[in-house]
Amino acid sequence: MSAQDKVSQLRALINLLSVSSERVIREWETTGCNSNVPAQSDCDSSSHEVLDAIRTIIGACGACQALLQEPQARVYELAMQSYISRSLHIAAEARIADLLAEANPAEGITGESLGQKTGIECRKLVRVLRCLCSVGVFNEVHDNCFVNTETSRCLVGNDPLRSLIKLCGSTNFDSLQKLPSVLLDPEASPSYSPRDCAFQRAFGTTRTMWECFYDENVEEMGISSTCPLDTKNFGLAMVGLGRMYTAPLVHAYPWGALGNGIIVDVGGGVGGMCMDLLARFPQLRFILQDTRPVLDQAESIWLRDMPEAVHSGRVQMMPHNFFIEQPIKGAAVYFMRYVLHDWPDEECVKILTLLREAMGPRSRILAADRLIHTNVGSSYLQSAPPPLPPNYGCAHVLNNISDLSMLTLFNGMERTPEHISELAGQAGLKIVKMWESQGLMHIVEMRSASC
Ligand SMILES: C[S@@+](CC[C@H](N)C(=O)[O-])C[C@H]1O[C@@H](n2cnc3c(N)ncnc32)[C@H](O)[C@@H]1O
Repeated sequence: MSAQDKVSQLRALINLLSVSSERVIREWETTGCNSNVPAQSDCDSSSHEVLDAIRTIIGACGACQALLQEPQARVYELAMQSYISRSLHIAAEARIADLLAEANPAEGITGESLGQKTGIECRKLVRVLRCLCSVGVFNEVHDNCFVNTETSRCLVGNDPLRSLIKLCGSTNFDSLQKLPSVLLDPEASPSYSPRDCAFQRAFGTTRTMWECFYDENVEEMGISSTCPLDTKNFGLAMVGLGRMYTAPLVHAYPWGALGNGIIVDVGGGVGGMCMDLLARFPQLRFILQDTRPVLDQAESIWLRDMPEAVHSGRVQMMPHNFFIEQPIKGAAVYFMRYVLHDWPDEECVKILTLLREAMGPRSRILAADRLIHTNVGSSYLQSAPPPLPPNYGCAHVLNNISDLSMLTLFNGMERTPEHISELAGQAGLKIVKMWESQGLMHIVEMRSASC
């Protein structure tokens, strides 16, 4: 890039930063809101503008860094990012955020005290915490004295999020170690079998991650298994993952217009999404489908948190394998969140075809997943203002990371809108609309192509 091009690029980015920051500042001054996460009630068009300004700022900061940082140093820093995720994993295991919650914000807690409480040698722990301070997770207020920041405070008392970080640092990380050897192996590389990915190499199994997961539940009933997964942590981690994006999804679609229609939550896990929808739209009815062990867990959660929904029949649990005929015909909605991304194309077409066969003329499928927005852009998705690439640059990176996580664990993938549209066509469906949410997930609405 010529010096003149660099100058114009930097000026354009700074201008974007300035304009977008003013939009956020105006919002903060008006609402006094000090959080960047939309509350359930403020997901209106004004907060959409604010969230758009926020992703513009994040993208522009990333673009400034790429423009300004010496390229070799940048590449090296990127190659060493795993030290940051390992540090976060250590902090989550040691419950550092919970310990710092008790600190006087002006004084903090000393490394010695944290070392005593966690059993980690204090000077080593301080080095881990300083690494996290450099990315804004914690703050060192005096020499060797640490406090929480806005970022780490979200971990305080939040076991589902802690479990998610532990899952990223265990099953995901161990599997990821094997990804280079799988991709560079001429025999394994072309495979799209969910039994033939980095996960199996890491754990020496031929079973899919889901089969390992269920077998572990079976083990709890006294049957032996060699499952490498910490099932309890996994269940809680899924709750944490679900919570992060539920509010934007609840606001992304006109659920209220479904009246008292039936929503079948296919592969619905413990039903976190149904629970949030029911709290806001009490007239809706839900059938939660998943495997028996997951539904057992779901039932105890629902009986604890929303017993009346179970007793009144507003929510019913139905064990169902989504690779066989769908028993509920003609439901208003067949909903799937974080399901299609777990599977390669062939399996997705099978899941979608079985749903299409169960649909009535007014039924629709709503699939909520992260969508891959490339640097080239998509006619289905809003583009970022120039000079950012259409996908908002680094503001989109978590979706690409999630895509590689699906590749590692299942030979699954996050997909572009165009890719989903292609799969829908193969299953006899058509895309009606992509409902863009204010988070990183969106809802794809599909109907039978023959309607
Ligand atoms: C990533 S989780 C998503 C759970 C839930 N939809 C949510 O958003 O919280 C995928 C779910 O698919 C379920 N699942 C996997 N294979 C299945 C199958 N063959 N039939 C039904 N459910 C399955 C898993 O048990 C798990 O609960």
